[in-house]
Amino acid sequence: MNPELPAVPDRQTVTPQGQSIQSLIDGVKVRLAVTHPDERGDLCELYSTAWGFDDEPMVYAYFASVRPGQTKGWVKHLLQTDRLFFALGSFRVVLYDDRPDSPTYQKLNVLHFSDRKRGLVRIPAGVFHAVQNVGTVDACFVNNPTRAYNHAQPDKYRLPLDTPLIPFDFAPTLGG
Ligand SMILES: Cc1cn([C@H]2C[C@H](O)[C@@H](COP(=O)(O)OP(=O)(O)O[C@H]3O[C@@H](C)C(=O)[C@@H](O)[C@H]3O)O2)c(=O)[nH]c1=O
Repeated sequence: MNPELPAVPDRQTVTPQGQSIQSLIDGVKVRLAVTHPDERGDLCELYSTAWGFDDEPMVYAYFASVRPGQTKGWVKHLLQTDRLFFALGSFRVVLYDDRPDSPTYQKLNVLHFSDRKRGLVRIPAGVFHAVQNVGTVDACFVNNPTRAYNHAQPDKYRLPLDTPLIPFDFAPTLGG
């Protein structure tokens, strides 16, 4: 008799309440958004200091988009914390902790957002991040970083997406 194929069992990914069980990099926070639809359209709050999401002020904000098939990153900052709100389109957001003194040093997080699952992500300085458009239309986010952009000397440090220094492959997963 032929043996069964070596299929791999699924592991738990969410609680019965639908919460992700992925443990996050130290200092990374995720707040899923509430979208208010009515017959005229949607409304969704991006950020409020009243949420107690973090204790840093709103000082600057910008809008960015990622075209289908494109990925922005790997990027890290040394001074600012990013607070990215994923608003439109489908994103895969990958984080990598590059802080040797962090309890989660070299930990990777993979997060997903879409029009049906908007959310705010806090990304501390020293954490590499990349945002990939995994959809078919422009994907848009708003960043509300804790420091204004220094046009003359940007607080931004990059690695190529295919760097072997970060254990992640952006190639599309084939099914599974
Ligand atoms: C971030 C930023 C860029 N710029 C300019 C600089 C440049 O000419 C153009 C594009 O900038 P960048 O190449 O830095 O933008 P981009 O690569 O789209 O960067 C974005 O990538 C994702 C992953 C992030 O994490 C965000 O912080 C943001 O940096 O916009 C501003 O004028 N103000 C800003 O606040």
